[in-house]
Amino acid sequence: MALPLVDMPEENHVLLVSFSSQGHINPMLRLGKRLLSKGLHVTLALTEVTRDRMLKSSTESAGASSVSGIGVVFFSDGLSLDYDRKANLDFYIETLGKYGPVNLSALIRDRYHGGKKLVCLIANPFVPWVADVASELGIPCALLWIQPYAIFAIYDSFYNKRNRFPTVDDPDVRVHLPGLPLMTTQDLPSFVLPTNPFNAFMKLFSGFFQHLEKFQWVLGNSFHELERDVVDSLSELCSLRPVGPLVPMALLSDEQGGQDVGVEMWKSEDSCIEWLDRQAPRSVVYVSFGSIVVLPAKQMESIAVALKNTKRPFLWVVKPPEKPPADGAGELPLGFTDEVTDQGRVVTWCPQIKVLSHPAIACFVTHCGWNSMLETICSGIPMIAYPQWSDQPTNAKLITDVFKIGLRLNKDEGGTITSDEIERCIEEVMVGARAEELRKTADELKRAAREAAGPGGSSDRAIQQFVDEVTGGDGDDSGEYGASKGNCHEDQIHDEKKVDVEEEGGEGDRLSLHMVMDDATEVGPPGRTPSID
Ligand SMILES: O=c1ccn([C@@H]2O[C@H](COP(=O)(O)OP(=O)(O)O)[C@@H](O)[C@H]2O)c(=O)[nH]1
Ligand SMILES: O=C(O[C@@H]1O[C@H](CO)[C@@H](O)[C@H](O)[C@H]1O)c1ccc(O)c(O)c1
Repeated sequence: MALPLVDMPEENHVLLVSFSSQGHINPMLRLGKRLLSKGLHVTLALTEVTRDRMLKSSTESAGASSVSGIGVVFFSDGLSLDYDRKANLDFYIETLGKYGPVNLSALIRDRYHGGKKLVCLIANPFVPWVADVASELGIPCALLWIQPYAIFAIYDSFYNKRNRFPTVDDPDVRVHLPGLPLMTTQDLPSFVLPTNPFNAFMKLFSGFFQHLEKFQWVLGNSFHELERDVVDSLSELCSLRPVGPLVPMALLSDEQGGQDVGVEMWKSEDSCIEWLDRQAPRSVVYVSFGSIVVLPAKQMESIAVALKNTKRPFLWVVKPPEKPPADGAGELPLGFTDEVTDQGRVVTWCPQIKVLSHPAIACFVTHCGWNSMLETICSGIPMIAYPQWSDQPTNAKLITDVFKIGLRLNKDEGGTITSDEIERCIEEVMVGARAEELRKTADELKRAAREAAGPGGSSDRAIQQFVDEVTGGDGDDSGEYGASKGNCHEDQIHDEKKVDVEEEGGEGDRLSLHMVMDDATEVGPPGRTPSID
């Protein structure tokens, strides 16, 4: 099936460029939607391998070339479509960094009159070279940071050697950064630890954090009220614009019916909602480790035992690994589902937004992926943190010590999270004074998130300010979150004309691409080969 071409670009057009994974594309699309509502034209550029997967997934709408006014265009990452990217992660990232800029640049020259029709490029962190393309074409460039600003602060410090971090010789160094609690090794992102096996990310981030000046703005999927101290502490570094939470509109108001704008990569088992409908209010323990993590068999066993012992209803997402490993990782203990048919549900993928906003949900045992965390914050649900890699350990620290909306599972002396510990935390989050306190704080944060994203809220104003700056509008450019350090020159701003605004939540908002990202990274027990899409 051939994809129709996107209409010729209009004036005041921004081009979003995203790495092709769900957790990166979705916040980008949601930012796109908000920019559309402020009058910009928006297009999303993805690599061709993504289009290939979309077409292979062959859903009716897989050939869609736009969603809610956001056009989708594709460029080559330099590798053949059938190349096994996940088996050769370093080479893939290197090749994407080499050919992506050339091909993206050609696409822009071709479609946007040499770039003159674009007022800004917006990249996310796995494609930082977009800033070089922008600079070559004389277009301002913004970054959409898709994790908490706390992680941004830690990476900035680590890659610019502003603080001491754990090393092989000194693995227990503790890190104290402005606006953040004291962090031990278990609280730091795995990419800054000496045990990190992912060289590609090290290289990518070190180049990026040493040349932050290439980005005129750092938009963030966070909100000022959520990360006030760290955002303020970074204000001298660059022009921060917290514009989040970039979650589906359904989570930002009580009104039903608003459709999501996002990609769906796996088919969800929607029958779990009918099952939730039959459960008592605030009774169900929701458990999910997101799209990438694959837990070792021993951890699967501990969770299974704990859930059974609590005797509470539960919904557990167990996403099957793409290539089932020989060691039983990611698999449920034999006979488990039969034993718990009256107590809980196990699904391979669920409609998480609907689940989190369901009145039956009491708490969420989570891997602490940032998208899941923001969705949970917007739902006012307390969390039990079970972090695995990347930003997740720090996100867990934020849950317990900064946001104060949940507990973290502690390892025993042997480094294991036991079923007793899981059971203990579930009880503590469900009943008693602590549970009350966590629920109250979670509810306050939910309200703060909605206010920030709502009309006139801090994130709404930040988006408006950004739009005014890229279009040369009359907004206040003093920089609400500290000095505006943007090096965007007047002569780089091309157009000022505004366009019609599209309503939120209209028909066809969901980019139902079912992009079966069969080569998403899977993180499992130490030693497993990482992979990437
Ligand atoms: O059964 C599931 C589990 C997860 N998600 C969605 O998958 C995303 C996971 O992103 P996150 O950043 O939390 O973790 P990742 O999967 O990238 O590690 C979130 O938007 C969830 O709503 C979902 O729709 N159904
Ligand atoms: O999407 C990937 O990672 C997830 O991204 C989230 C947002 O940045 C983050 O909060 C979560 O913890 C991550 O699991 C991803 C990472 C690496 C990779 O090779 C991918 O294909 C996707």
